[in-house]
Amino acid sequence: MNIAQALTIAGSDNGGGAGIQADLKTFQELGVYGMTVITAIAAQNTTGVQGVFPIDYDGIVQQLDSTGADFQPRAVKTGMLYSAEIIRLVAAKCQQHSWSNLVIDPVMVAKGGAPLLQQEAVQALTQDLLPLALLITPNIPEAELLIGRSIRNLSEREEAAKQLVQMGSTYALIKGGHDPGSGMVIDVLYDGHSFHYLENLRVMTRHTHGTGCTFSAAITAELAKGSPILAAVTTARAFIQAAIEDELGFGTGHGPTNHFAYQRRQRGER
Ligand SMILES: Nc1ncnc2c1ncn2[C@@H]1O[C@H](COP(=O)(O)OP(=O)(O)OP(=O)(O)O)[C@@H](O)[C@H]1O
Ligand SMILES: Cc1ncc(CO)c(N)n1
Repeated sequence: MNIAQALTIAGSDNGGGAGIQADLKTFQELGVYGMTVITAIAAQNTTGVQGVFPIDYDGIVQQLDSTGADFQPRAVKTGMLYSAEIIRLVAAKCQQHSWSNLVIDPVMVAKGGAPLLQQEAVQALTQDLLPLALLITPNIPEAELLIGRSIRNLSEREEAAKQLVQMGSTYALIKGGHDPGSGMVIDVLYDGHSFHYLENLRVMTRHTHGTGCTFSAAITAELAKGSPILAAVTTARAFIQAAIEDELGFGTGHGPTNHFAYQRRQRGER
């Protein structure tokens, strides 16, 4: 059996909707063998983040090296990296272990506003990690911090995606989840030459915890299976749309998305 391997370098969400838990569930649903390097443990639920506990630096070094010494991930994603020190370490280890197909989800702030990345780490993200990326997938506020200016409309989103490619990522995708209003939600992908628009109906729901993690994990899984970028992003967009639409309804706040939904639809189940 030829099963592709993928690695996620991210934080833990005990609630299971975001972070490494979301990544592993998504990898599994898309038929990819998932591995993890855990950078921090966040205590959280649908009402917010109650605590963040970074893993010892040496513990992260050893997880990266144990993985790199014996496994061959065909795609790697990063989520919550927390500090500049961890970002620089991850950049060095991606190079040392020759990991390609790197997808960066530049996780900065949780839905309720809790910081998941220290402020001074943004510079390390742009200088050390971004140039190694195949793809970076910021939401609008993350893209604003990365490029250092505000994004008010679609053309400014296009400009931001272009700038992120100039800053070193091969492709950039700016997600539209944070765009205010109803109607369509538009994600913009820039491939270095042209723009691709992923347009979907905005689901009116509060259950959007971990949408960014799940979406970037689905892209990573498809890349690990050998899909080209546009095909990977298109499948991942269908995966997250299904996961948001078929809501689980857990918790009193921002609940997790439904990682089962995409495959259930593929099998004709509802
Ligand atoms: N209400 C919604 N309806 C449909 N699609 C959505 C909705 N909210 C987000 N999405 C999609 O989910 C994906 C993640 O986008 P979003 O902008 O929410 O990421 P994020 O803020 O990084 O998520 P998080 O920080 O919660 O993990 C994108 O493809 C976006 O278009
Ligand atoms: C561990 C973790 N990573 C990412 C996010 C962003 O959704 C979160 N809430 N928790």
